[in-house]
Amino acid sequence: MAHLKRYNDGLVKLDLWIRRLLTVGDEEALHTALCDGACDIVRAETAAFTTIDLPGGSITYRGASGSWHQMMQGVTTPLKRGNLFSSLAACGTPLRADHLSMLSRGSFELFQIMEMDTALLVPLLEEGRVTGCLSAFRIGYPFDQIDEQILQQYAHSASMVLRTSSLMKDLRQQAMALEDEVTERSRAELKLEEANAFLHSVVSGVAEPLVVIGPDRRVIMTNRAAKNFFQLDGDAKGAYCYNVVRGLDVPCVMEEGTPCPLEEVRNSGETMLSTLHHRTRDGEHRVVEIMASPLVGPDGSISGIIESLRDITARKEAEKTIRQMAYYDALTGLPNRRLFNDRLRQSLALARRHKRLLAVMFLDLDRFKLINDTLGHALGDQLLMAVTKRLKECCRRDGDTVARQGGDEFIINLSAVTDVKDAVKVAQKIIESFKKSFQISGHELFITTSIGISIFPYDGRNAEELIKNADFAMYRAKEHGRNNYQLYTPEMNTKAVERLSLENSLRKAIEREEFVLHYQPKVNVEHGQISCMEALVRWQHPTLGVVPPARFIPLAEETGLIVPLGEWVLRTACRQNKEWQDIGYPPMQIAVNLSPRQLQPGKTVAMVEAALRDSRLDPHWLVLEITESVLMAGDEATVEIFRYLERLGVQIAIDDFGIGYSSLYYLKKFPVHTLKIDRSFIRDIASNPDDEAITSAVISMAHGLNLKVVAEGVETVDQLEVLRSLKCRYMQGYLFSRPMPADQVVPMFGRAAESCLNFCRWC
Ligand SMILES: Nc1nc2c(ncn2[C@@H]2O[C@H](COP(=O)(O)O[C@H]3[C@@H](O)[C@H](n4cnc5c(=O)[nH]c(N)nc54)O[C@@H]3COP(=O)(O)O)[C@@H](O)[C@H]2O)c(=O)[nH]1
Repeated sequence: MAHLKRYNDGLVKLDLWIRRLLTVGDEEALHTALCDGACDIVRAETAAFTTIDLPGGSITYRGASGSWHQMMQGVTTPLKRGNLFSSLAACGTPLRADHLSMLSRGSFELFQIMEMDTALLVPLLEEGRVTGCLSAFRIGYPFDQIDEQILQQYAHSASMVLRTSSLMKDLRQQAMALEDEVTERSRAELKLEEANAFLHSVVSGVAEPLVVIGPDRRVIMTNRAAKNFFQLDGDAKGAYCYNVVRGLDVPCVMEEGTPCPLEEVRNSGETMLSTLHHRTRDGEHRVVEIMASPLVGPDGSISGIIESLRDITARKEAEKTIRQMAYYDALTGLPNRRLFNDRLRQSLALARRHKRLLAVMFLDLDRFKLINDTLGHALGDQLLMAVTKRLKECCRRDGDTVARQGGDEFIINLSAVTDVKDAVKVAQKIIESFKKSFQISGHELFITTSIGISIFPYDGRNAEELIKNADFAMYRAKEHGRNNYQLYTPEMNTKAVERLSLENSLRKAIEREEFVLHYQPKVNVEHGQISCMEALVRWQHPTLGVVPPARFIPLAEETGLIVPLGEWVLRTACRQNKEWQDIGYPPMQIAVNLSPRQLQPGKTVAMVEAALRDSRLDPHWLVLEITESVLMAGDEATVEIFRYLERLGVQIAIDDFGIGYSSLYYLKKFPVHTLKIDRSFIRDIASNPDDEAITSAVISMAHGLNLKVVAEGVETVDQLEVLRSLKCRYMQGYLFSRPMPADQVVPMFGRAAESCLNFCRWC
């Protein structure tokens, strides 16, 4: 969807730029505008336009964006074998170069001095021959397939504009030559004819509908595309523009909200853009974008306008769909969480201004999972739709919003309550309405709901607090035997309810895709390279925001939910590492934390094998991090799991080493490859000789056992210097990088890693 949007946005910009190019008269200005357009369309730092003279074996720089233009314009160089231009001329298709700094000198001509990282070159063709090249450049991130397609289309359309412009130049030159031979009068007539003929040829050659309108609002000329678009019988010459373009009987100015392009352009002298709704003769509704540009007469005055039209009905539909998907729940059509939060914030602003109450209700269907699991998801979906209908019937007032929070949870905003009793009445009405059975595909289903209510301003000052407290109240309703409502009270905010609420959300979080992985590098400080990325899970809770792992991992372990969660982490991390390798980033290991609860004979090995198989990641690139407690509790079956994994090629690291009093015996028994020294020893290492001595001993011992050592939690240069003096080669910590989402890791490798990672300053 993001690609589609980017592609559409690119096309919209492309269209605007082509229209703009059509209005540029001067050739040099046209070349610069062409490059500015390329920069804008594919979000490039700079762009350049060169012509290629294949028979003559040379290239000439015609234009570039920004300050490069002055330096390059007019420079001609021979077309050397093996440089990018000769490759482009030979293949006639776009070229992408992602590491310009790695190209040999001379292979990229003048562009080398621009010090750009990546380039996209597209050919300009004339009758199938490469006659020029449009190049765009970026710093940092490479061009992709979408950029390539859009820039190629732009180059294709622009080459027609360039040809038209050169034709016009020829015409002007011919007119000048004739000037000496004809009389003053015939010369003027000739010019006028030529101008008209030229206007005609330009107008009729353009693929988009064009209408030329005179100062009296009458149509002077239409092209073929316009005739087709407006289903005109003739060329509409002499007809009123508002009649042809808008289907109005009166001038646009007389219709509210529809400015007259002719008036606007005449007043401002500038090009104007407007959108109008057009009904075709067949009664079809189309959305049309109009660009009105001034038609300048021989005396410099504006004698009319050229309207260029574009049917944007499909784009508007696509935008509507995107909006629908972003703000509405696909199954029930109800507002989703995002839209609900927006509306709630607006209602709160009004409630504050008018000193009114407002109620938030949190509903959870009781034992819905049972119906879903026994009768199937399709039936469960139908039930959710029927529930939606009933909820809407109970909340009909203006300003009420019923939204789907996700799964079997709904949330309601009653924005106009004068008394707490009003909210209670609505809750009772909902509970009452659920007493009637739901008829779904021949089944008679009974379902109840538990409702929590919070009231503004008593139970929260903002949307987040009100939703959270309504959620707590809903859990109290569940505790009270379900099928009832509860008003929030501050006592509900107890640890027990909070824990119950968190546990319930945790159960739903995986299927709702609320988890994401962040990645933190482990650095080899000898070379300044990343040797491994540790995957660390983050939970984006819909109402609590980001919940730190320290708060939910212990709960996940207690409830056993760590097993499916840990499997998701493992699969996602393996897939991500393979993706990075496939893109071509320097290969590195991926480390995944394994909880003791995940160690189950038979199951653990099968889970790791499946994650590796499905991601196609070589086992050597996977490290499993376990804590010392696993070592110490490890029975023979656990040891066997790790021996098997080692045989596969997977490596094992001991996390938080040093705090669990594990003995050397366990290190010998387990197939361990890496020790990660706990950050509690690193924190004061630069000032506490005991910590330094312990760390030194662990490093020497690990090296003696042929194990890698990683120091965790390195935050300062002083810590780094001490660790380096102790011959610790691998480090991890905020000094180098905090854990970050995958899309922030990519640019780190997109550029030369050495130049953009902070740690290199100290390596
Ligand atoms: N079983 C699983 N456990 C997991 C998973 N994801 C995380 N965790 C464990 O949760 C604990 C807390 O993790 P987190 O909040 O992500 O903290 C990590 C780093 O952000 C933090 N860190 C890293 N560098 C520094 C630093 O310089 N200073 C500082 N104060 N903190 C730093 O350390 C955490 C990483 O620790 P470790 O795993 O020991 O390397 C934590 O115990 C995680 O293991 C999961 O998917 N499964």
